[in-house]
Amino acid sequence: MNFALGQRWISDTESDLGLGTLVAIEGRMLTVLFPATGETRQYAQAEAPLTRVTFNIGDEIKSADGFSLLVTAIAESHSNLVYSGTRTDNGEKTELKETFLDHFISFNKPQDRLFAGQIDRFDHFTLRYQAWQQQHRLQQSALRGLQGARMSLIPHQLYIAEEVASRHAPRVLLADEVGLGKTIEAGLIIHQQLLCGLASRVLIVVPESLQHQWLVEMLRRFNLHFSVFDEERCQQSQLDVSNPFDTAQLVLCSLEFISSNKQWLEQAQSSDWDLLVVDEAHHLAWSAEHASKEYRCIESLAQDTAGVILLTATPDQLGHQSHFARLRLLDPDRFFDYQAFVDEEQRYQQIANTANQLLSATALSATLAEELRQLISDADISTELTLLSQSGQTDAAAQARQQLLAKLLDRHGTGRILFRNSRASIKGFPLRHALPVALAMPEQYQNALKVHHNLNKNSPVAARVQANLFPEQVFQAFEGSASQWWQFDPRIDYLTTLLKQHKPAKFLVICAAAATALALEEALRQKEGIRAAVFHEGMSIMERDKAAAYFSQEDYSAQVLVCSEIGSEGRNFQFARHLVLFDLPLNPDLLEQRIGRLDRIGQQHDIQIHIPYFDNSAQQVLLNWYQQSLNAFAHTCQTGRVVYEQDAPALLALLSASQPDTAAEAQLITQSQQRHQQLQQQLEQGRDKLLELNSAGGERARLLAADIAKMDADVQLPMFMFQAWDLLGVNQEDRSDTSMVLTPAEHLRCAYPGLADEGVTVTFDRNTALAQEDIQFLSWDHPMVTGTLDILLNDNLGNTGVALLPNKALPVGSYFIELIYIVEVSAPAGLQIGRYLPSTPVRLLVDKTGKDLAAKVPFDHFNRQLKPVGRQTASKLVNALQTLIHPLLGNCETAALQQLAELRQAALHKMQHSLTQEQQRLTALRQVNPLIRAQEIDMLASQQQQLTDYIGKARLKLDALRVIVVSHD
Ligand SMILES: Nc1ncnc2c1ncn2[C@@H]1O[C@H](COP(=O)(O)OP(=O)(O)OP(=O)(O)O)[C@@H](O)[C@H]1O
Repeated sequence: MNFALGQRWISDTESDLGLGTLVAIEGRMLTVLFPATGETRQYAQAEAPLTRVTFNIGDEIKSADGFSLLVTAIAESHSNLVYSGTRTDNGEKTELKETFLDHFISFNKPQDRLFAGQIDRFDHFTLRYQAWQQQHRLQQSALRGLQGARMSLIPHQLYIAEEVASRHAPRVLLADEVGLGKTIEAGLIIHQQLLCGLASRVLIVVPESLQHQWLVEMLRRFNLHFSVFDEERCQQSQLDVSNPFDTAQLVLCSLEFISSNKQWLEQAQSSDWDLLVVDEAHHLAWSAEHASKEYRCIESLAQDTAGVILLTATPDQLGHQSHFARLRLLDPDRFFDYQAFVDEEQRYQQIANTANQLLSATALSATLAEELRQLISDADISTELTLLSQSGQTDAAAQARQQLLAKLLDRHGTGRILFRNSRASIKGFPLRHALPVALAMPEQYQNALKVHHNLNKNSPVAARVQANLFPEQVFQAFEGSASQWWQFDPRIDYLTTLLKQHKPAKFLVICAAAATALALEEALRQKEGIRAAVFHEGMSIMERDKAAAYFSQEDYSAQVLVCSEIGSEGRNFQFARHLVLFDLPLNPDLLEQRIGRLDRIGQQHDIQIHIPYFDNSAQQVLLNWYQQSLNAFAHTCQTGRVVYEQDAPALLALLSASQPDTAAEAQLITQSQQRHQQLQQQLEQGRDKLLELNSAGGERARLLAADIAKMDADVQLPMFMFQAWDLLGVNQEDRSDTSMVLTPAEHLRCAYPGLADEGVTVTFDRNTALAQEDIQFLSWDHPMVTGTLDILLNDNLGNTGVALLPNKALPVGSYFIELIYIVEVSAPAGLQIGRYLPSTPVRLLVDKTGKDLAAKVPFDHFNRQLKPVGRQTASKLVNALQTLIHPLLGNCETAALQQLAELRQAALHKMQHSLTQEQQRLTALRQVNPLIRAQEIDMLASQQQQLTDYIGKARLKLDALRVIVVSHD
């Protein structure tokens, strides 16, 4: 290297020092001053890690005085460069000696970095290109947001999530039976909408008792950090901001909190949400005469929020009218007349019949073909019908059958708004065994009830039923605190014996009232020293969560959790298999909710339902009614609510009587049983059959699960991450065959997402992640992985390179340049432009004549033949070739622009084809299926317009540049 005073050099190892000036040459030593930072460095001449900064004709350079110069000529004076050109601010022609260049220079563009000697390691260049390829693939992937949840791949859940999450502003009711994973489905939808940019602000409203569980589920399954908003948090934030709800993107609050304070509700309403999610939506009671405050609260939020997801396992729990009203929350234009809705439900039977025939028929009858033609009158289905009638069981016939079914359901099902899966359709659930045990009613209760009946002959039926079902409450009311019912109630001995017999098996005990739960805990503790946790509405949320946690731990924990009714909703206790129904609720949906705590996905054993009851009492009548009429213990009972509504007068009369009436009871049981069977049949053939066909997703659902399983098994992600960790400075140490501990290395290059100083354990294996929740489950959706892509692509890292190509067939010293351009397009995230025009890497491999060989020589193949070179050699090679390479860059840009035009064209075509098709489909469907909202169709048209504009504005950026020199070594 020829050194001369005044020359400008940049440090290869400390480029953040800025541009240095050579200020002294003494013997073999050099002194360089870096004016930007005021630092000085001394180097031995022979091995100084310095690169001379030289510019080229056409470059725009900045002077220390602040003006910029467009270089038109370069001369040398006393070994210093003198740039001549035009000032960009005033157009004057001027000269700029290199000594007076801007000291704060930093090189971001790959060509500047390369020529300034900032040459990255070989593997960094490779990794950067791979990161772009992955990003390109991910932006188009339909599985984005679905793969990364810590969950088993359950097809019906994935199907619902995929179906709903890809919609703009989805408005749906998720009504799977208890414990089939509605929370997971909602989480998947939220996750996907957030990752794809379709939503950014989400408000979740849940019963207070489920707040913590939701918080934890969102975090551990989806890596979503929600903030809990309650009185305290809102009061606190209000000191700093006018609307506390504007201070977080993902908010979780309780229905009790938001519906009971007008100010918070109004503020929540005026904050801008993309998605509103409401769990246990059966709490939103409504009738033509009266809308509950909870209903009105959610109604006001739903009016101003584009996407609304309601969840309930028991949509009819507060009556069919309330169910209708909740659908009205989702689409008020469509659901305005209750009677019309009821009539429409009747029609589902005909559609379900046709769907069933279509599914089961081996050959297509003329009648069935005609029915299908009438039901799908707006579309031409002749091809499918011909295929079905000709081909028997071929693949083509199966496909035609599926297409016809999809068209039928699209037009006549409720699938766009309501999803319901049942245990019957999902299968694989454990059995439920009812174990009723008759006990003699103690005298104390008999006497208390006698007195109660005498005193309350004219009191309302409900009060007398209550007394008969809960004699302990009557007794306690008479006796006051002087005596405790649990001292003599035989259910206590029964319970303690049961617990001791099965020790250490976990037992969930559910009773209706908090007072009963407290008394039971006391009884267990005092009588037998049995550790029980209690859970009731009188406790704070934190206390309840502690109790649930105390019960769920394996060691040193409670064998029993005694819950009041509040514990029967939403909670996950499927690690237990014993349920004690200390009393029975009067509402069949509540009974199902209670059993649903154990009968949930994840339950590994058959469930034992222990039911102590008093012989010859109202309790026995209710038990018999549930068991013999509805079979509600052994199976989920879909009809319970309706049967109850119809037979309530007779049932309540029996339950409120002072004496049993076995004849009337037998009659009621037969009557309810017949109703149940009839309704069951109707549901199976009608509404529910359709819902099931709509909701479970059939073949599509299975394919989704299979595709994700394939992605899970793919080694691309681990390979990519291992390289990224090595490069960025993250140590990896195996913890087991499928997990490893990551820790920051000393040379960690940046703040790495999710990596604490003490380390973090990660796995790429879904099963490991499911079994060990303290381990992070890495997928392409995980923030650590997306964060790694961001770091690699937003930094300069790997955007320059020099390599040798050992190839004797080529003249030694000949060279190539490899350029990676990126197609950049900025558009609002909600448009998901990446589906059509993702950030596409455009690669050119150009020889010295400017000929592009990229199409013939793919990256991987070429890369494998290359050899890395040391930094100094690389720098020398670049210096030697700089003047030859520089002019080639302009030609390359022209070639890349040509490719950009083609990519734009292809993206436009893809977008228009897909959106026009969807628009046409929805427009045609809207003629026959009013569940399709006009806004959805308008939205597609507006999107198409916007996307056309944005695709037209796509541009190119040179992202990385590598020089390859042929060698014969
Ligand atoms: N795909 C899955 N992988 C692993 N666990 C799951 C999956 N789906 C559901 N679960 C577990 O099964 C239980 C029931 O799921 P979830 O709470 O989502 O059901 P739900 O339908 O909302 O129940 P409920 O009707 O009681 O509110 C939970 O413990 C949940 O974590």
